[in-house]
Amino acid sequence: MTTAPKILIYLLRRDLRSTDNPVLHEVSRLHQQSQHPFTHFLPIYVFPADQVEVSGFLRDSSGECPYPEARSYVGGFWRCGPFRAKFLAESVWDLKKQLEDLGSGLEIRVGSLHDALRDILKQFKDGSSQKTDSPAEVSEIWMTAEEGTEEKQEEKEIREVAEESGVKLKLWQDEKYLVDDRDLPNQNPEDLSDVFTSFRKTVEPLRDAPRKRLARPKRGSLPPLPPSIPPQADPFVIPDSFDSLNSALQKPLQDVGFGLPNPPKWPSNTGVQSAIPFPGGESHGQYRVRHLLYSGAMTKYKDNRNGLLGTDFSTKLSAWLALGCITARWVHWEMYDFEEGKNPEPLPLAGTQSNSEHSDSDMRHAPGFGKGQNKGTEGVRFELLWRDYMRLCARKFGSKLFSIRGFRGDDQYKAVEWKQPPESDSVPAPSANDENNNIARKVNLLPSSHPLTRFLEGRTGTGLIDATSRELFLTGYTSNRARQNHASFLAKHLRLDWRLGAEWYECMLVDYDVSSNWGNWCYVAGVGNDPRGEARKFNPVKQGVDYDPKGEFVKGWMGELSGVYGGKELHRGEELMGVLQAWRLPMEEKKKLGLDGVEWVDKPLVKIDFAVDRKNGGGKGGRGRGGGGGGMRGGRNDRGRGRGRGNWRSGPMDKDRASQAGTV
Ligand SMILES: Cc1cc2nc3c(=O)[nH]c(=O)nc-3n(C[C@H](O)[C@H](O)[C@H](O)COP(=O)(O)OP(=O)(O)OC[C@H]3O[C@@H](n4cnc5c(N)ncnc54)[C@H](O)[C@@H]3O)c2cc1C
Repeated sequence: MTTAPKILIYLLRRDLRSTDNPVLHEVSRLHQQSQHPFTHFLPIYVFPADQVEVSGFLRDSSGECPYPEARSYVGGFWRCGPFRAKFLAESVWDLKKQLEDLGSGLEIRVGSLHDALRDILKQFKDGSSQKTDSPAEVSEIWMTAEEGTEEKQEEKEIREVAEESGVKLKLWQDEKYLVDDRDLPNQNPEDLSDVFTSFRKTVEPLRDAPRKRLARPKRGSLPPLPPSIPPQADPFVIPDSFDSLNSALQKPLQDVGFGLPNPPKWPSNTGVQSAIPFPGGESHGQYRVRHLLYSGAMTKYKDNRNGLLGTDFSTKLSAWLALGCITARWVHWEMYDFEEGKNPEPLPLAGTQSNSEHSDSDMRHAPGFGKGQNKGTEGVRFELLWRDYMRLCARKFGSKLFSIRGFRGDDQYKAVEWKQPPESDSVPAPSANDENNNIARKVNLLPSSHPLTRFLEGRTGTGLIDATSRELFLTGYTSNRARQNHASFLAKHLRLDWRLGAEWYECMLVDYDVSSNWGNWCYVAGVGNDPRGEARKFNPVKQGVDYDPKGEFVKGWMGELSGVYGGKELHRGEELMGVLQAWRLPMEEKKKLGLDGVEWVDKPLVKIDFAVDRKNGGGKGGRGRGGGGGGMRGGRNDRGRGRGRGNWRSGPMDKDRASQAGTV
């Protein structure tokens, strides 16, 4: 007679890592004791059917999926598009390897979390999958708490399932942020300041704020998996290789145009590359941090972070942070050791190969090594705090995050175009009293001339916006600077329902994070925590002049414009104006490029008058506020950067009749 296994279940969500993971740290600690509270450990990752489309896991591909399609509420987009699906699969697979290395493993499931858990608990109780004489006992379930209304609902449902089965549920605090919840000056979410700067002051100095990181458990230090594990319930089947896992996730997303009549195509004539070609998973995230330090990119972060093209202008850590493959405090301590002149420990390479030549290198010759905090590392800590803040806003404002009225909860935001679609538009206007306007799938029916379609496809006629739409669609990433302009354009120039943009980002972004995405969209749409709210409006032409002065970003993603003026290097002036708004190109140039008569060239959605202010000859920026901070990214520095770049004039002809006062 063998004794019944006592099992601890760990339901993983966005904590897909072995290092600096409080749950694994504790499991390993308990397992080292002479009296083991658990004989077996069962880590489980469930692909959640409401957020990730799971029909690709059906055993019989012609069978019916028991869950509705994972589509967004307002626009009916897939909630998790192909880039994030792949990054997620890589992260889950990497975690599986990490856990195997530690003496355990990872079971993958699909469905809703509570269905998956209920099924597993039932099968353990029935003993239907046991190799031992007595049924296994699940002693406890551990899971990390998250922000977001759906995530909170998930936690409630898991608690109900645990209670039904008489199993204790322990919710762990999420520790993937810079400042630990326990160290926040205001423990009541309601007390969070609505101004980021005020919040920041309460936790500064940032370099002293994070708690110590937790070491990765030692190899073989976790309890083993249970001797028998209940299989995935019908009608799904779990693939046994990374490739088949990824294919199961990608299969339903194969209508890659997502219903867009003219989805963007990769520009074959420009050589432009993805800014984030990195694979998911803890190992790759850690290598990325080492690369940034070794190469000097972290030290130079402050000077480069507003760049638009290339892999190293900003950290590109967001996707790993979003899934909890790495923690912000781990990044902090890596930078800290670097600043203090301490060479890093070699990284554990469980199962995945290095993607960086700098992984375990001697840092001694890296720029900034051993010279204390520099502007770059300080800047990264500052940005990481923005991520903390967005998460705390999500906690404070709950479902308001997803309402068209935003955090502010007033009616100042009016989505004009969407509520008054063109005559020819077959889409029924949403009902006025339905705040959520559930018009799922209707976006796919929009005509190609609809402003939303043109925006998503990168055919508005405003170069910076169109290049951003295309980069986002083709790579799953676009820079913070581009996102700010893009979101502002949709919300404030086109007056579309900003939630459509937020949902599109959820679908497209490889680094989608509920708090950072919806919080930033609220902010840019003027219904969030921007003290200037409605009044702040990015001028995408001025921003193009400031941040893409040679038009390289726009030309890179807009293959049609790559040959403008014979493909020569552009300089500020009329030439650049023609790239930033192609309607301004001379007729002769349009004809040469084959752009004469093209809708986005001849009929742009918005015309913005913006010209060189020759009289000023190198004086101040057109509107004093230059560069346009966008607030959420350290407005003070952005403003500094903008000043003196001027020589440009925003004219009174701005066709969208925006309030000029807040145009940046
Ligand atoms: C409309 C809009 C939507 C956004 N959606 C997301 C999203 O879904 N997921 C996401 O992680 N970020 C989002 N951001 C924030 C920001 O654009 C990205 O975090 C950043 O561009 C990622 O690139 P990076 O890692 O190179 O950033 P870096 O400039 O290197 O910054 C370092 C880290 O700081 C954090 N950070 C930087 N800026 C912000 C910010 N404004 N808000 C919150 N965290 C920040 C990120 O974790 C980032 O990885 C959004 C911004 C806007 C304007």
